[in-house]
Amino acid sequence: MVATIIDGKSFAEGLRTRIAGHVARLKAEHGITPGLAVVIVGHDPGSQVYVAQKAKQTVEVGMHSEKYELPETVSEAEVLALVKKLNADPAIHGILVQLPVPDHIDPKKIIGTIDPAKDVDCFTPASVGKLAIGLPGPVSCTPLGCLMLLRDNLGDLSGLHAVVVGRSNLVGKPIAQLLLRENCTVTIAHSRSKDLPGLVRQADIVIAAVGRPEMIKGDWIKPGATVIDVGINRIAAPERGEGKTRLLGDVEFASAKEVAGAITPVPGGVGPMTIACLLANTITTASLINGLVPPSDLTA
Ligand SMILES: NC(=O)C1=CN([C@@H]2O[C@H](COP(=O)(O)OP(=O)(O)OC[C@H]3O[C@@H](n4cnc5c(N)ncnc54)[C@H](OP(=O)(O)O)[C@@H]3O)[C@@H](O)[C@H]2O)C=CC1
Ligand SMILES: Nc1nc(=O)c2c([nH]1)NC[C@@H]1CN(c3ccc(C(=O)N[C@@H](CCC(=O)O)C(=O)O)cc3)C=[N+]21
Repeated sequence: MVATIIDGKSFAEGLRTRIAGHVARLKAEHGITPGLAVVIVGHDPGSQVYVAQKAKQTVEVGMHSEKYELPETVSEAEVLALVKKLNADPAIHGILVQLPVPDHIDPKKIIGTIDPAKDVDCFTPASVGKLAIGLPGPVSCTPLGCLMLLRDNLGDLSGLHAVVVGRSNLVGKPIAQLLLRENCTVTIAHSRSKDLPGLVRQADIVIAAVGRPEMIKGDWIKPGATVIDVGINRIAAPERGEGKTRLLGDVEFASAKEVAGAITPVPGGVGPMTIACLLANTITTASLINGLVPPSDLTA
């Protein structure tokens, strides 16, 4: 069996077209222009690329976009002061502080200061709690993107066995919550799990969110399973020229695609969905802040 390749890039384009329609409607019917502020501290080159993409796509869908680039040396107090200013700004409905932040800044303090009503990353304890008990609010961007791709590929997920490899607050835990809500049987595996290949072999749905290049091999995959590769690992690629790099997922794509029913590539899979879902969450928070019901096609 050769797997269907799940085209996250093209799905994300379609999602952004729908988002642009919702932005136009919010403007025309309610006089609301959804606004997203992205804060980046320091000069991590990877982060620079994502933040530039986020700002560009925010403008393309008709939203108001603000970008704050703070120097590596900025104090924690200055970052907190900026977050508080954005919390109070009525033109801003979403605040994202790009992680990681430099070592002298405590990410928990930053996250704890973001107004949960504007928490488009779904990082604050209030948002995580709402996600867990099914109240309306933003849903973590990468997990939401994975779920949209899964629904598009499989339809109803009820009763399927999902094995999530990774238990981070950013990806593993929230995707497990979402899949449970979809009536999957969910196994969460991590670095202490015994017999990881044996666990993954039971999965109808594999979510790989480990951060280890090509760790999950084709012979771990149950024939016909759907594989969502969240991993983004930048690897040196001297064959492309000096100093060049390429991206690898957490799944060994070449072997897995021979066994899986469907699989996301890296790049072009989950990554573009993450950014589109950030925009979707900004529509959700802008709607909720203004007492409107968020569009059902943009959330989980
Ligand atoms: N596509 C996208 O939009 C995004 C991609 N990413 C990518 O996803 C990947 C995961 O990110 P993130 O969740 O933040 O990473 P973390 O490093 O926070 O978490 C990794 C998880 O993998 C587990 N793990 C590590 N090694 C093993 C192993 N050998 N066997 C089993 N489990 C293991 C860890 O277990 P333990 O808890 O026991 O330590 C941990 O739970 C990264 O490649 C990251 O770049 C992240 C965010 C967005
Ligand atoms: N507060 C916060 N929220 C985040 O959501 C967040 C963050 N911090 N820090 C870093 C991670 C990582 N992340 C990605 C977003 C898009 C791609 C993406 O678009 N990837 C492209 C490739 C891009 C390239 O070529 O580098 C793809 O997979 O096709 C990847 C990774 C969001 N993160």
